[in-house]
Amino acid sequence: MSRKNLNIGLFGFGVVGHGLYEVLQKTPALRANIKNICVRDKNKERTIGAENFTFDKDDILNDPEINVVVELIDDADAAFEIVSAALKKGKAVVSANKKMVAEHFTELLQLQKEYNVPLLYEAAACASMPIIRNLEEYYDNDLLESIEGIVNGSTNYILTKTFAENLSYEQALKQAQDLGFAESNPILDTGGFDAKYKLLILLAHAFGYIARPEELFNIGINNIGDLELKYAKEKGLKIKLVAQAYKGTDGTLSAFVIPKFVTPEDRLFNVDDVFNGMITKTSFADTHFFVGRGAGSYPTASAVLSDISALSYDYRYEYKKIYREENLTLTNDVELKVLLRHKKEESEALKLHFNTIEEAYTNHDSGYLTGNITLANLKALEEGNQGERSFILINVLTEKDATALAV
Ligand SMILES: NC(=O)c1ccc[n+]([C@@H]2O[C@H](COP(=O)([O-])OP(=O)(O)OC[C@H]3O[C@@H](n4cnc5c(N)ncnc54)[C@H](O)[C@@H]3O)[C@@H](O)[C@H]2O)c1
Ligand SMILES: N[C@@H](CCO)C(=O)O
Repeated sequence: MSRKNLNIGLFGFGVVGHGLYEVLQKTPALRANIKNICVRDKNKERTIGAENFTFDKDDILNDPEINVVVELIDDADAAFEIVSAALKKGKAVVSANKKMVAEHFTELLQLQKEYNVPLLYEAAACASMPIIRNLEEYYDNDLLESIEGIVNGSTNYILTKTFAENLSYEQALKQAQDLGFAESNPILDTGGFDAKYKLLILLAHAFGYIARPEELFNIGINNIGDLELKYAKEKGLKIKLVAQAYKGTDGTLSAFVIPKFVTPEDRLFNVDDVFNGMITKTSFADTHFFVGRGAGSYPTASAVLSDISALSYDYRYEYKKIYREENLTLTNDVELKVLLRHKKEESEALKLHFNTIEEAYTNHDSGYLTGNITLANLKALEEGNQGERSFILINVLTEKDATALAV
């Protein structure tokens, strides 16, 4: 199969954009040339000459020789403007912007169809770990039952450093920022929003379900306190921010991002630092485990490079599962076993929201409960939480567990 020559217009020359520039210099076999780079900051010193740059997006969008736009900026609204304009002009697009893709999934799908051009975004979920194309292509026939994984590198880095190396939360976050892992607005990482955007993208490619961001529940790591960390250490557990989705046999889908206690037997236990890990469970193959660097300049650039290379062979997502129209519905009716840390005086009132209580502990000012609660009740309790409560998932009660309890 012959490969297309690609003339690239690049937007953004930050951590990933600069990484891509260097990675492309080292892969001459790929016939892809960066023709122009659009940047925002006029005063920034850059490692390559000013003749490579423009400050006007139209210099790229209106250049008929540029057939691929690579969008690597940190502003999701501006990114959507650029990406939609490029698609409308018939240019193929590669993006790493999960917020932009998640917020505009349906519109982007429509634009690809209407203008018959591809948009690829492997780097938008789990950076270097090739998960989207695997979900899209490999699991086309063997039916996926669940996906569960660590999809945010910064929070995994922070949890690893605070837990194992006793760094403060602020120190660990600063390191994640200095290493180029964190989003420009770090609450997107620490609040679990970035993980939620990635989960939304994964749901579309794994199950063909297009969610809106506000439909998916997310708790981040920013409210985790000493009590939960002590609980984990005493029991030989680790805390990981985990995104997960389960398909029920009744056509329902539950999907959420919540910090989780992970046991040493769990394959996610040793996925530390900036690494991401994902366990897929299918009807026939049982489980697979993916692991790879979840953020950083070269690892992310490698996923962008892979998309560019795929474009040279005219690859595009076919969104087969979306067009299969399975009519799944999102449910909050799933039961979760959790630990809830709370203020001492809240203990009795909070118990009423649980289906079962296993442990209840209080000290002079705080305490925790462990037990089973529905996702719907957990969501209600999380609304308006100013940090006085923190939920850590112990496990999800699957349909199998529910059947076992009923007999
Ligand atoms: N850093 C990572 O590890 C990583 C991994 C996966 C995905 N991503 C995604 O990749 C994208 C870029 O991330 P980054 O870490 O390189 O960010 P960054 O902040 O290092 O770089 C982004 C650059 O875009 C520029 N920019 C902003 N608006 C612009 C505009 N309208 N036109 C031109 N330039 C503009 C900024 O000035 C900045 O230099 C983001 O969407 C991010 O979520 C990052
Ligand atoms: N901020 C993101 C970058 C990779 O998507 C993370 O830490 O995972």
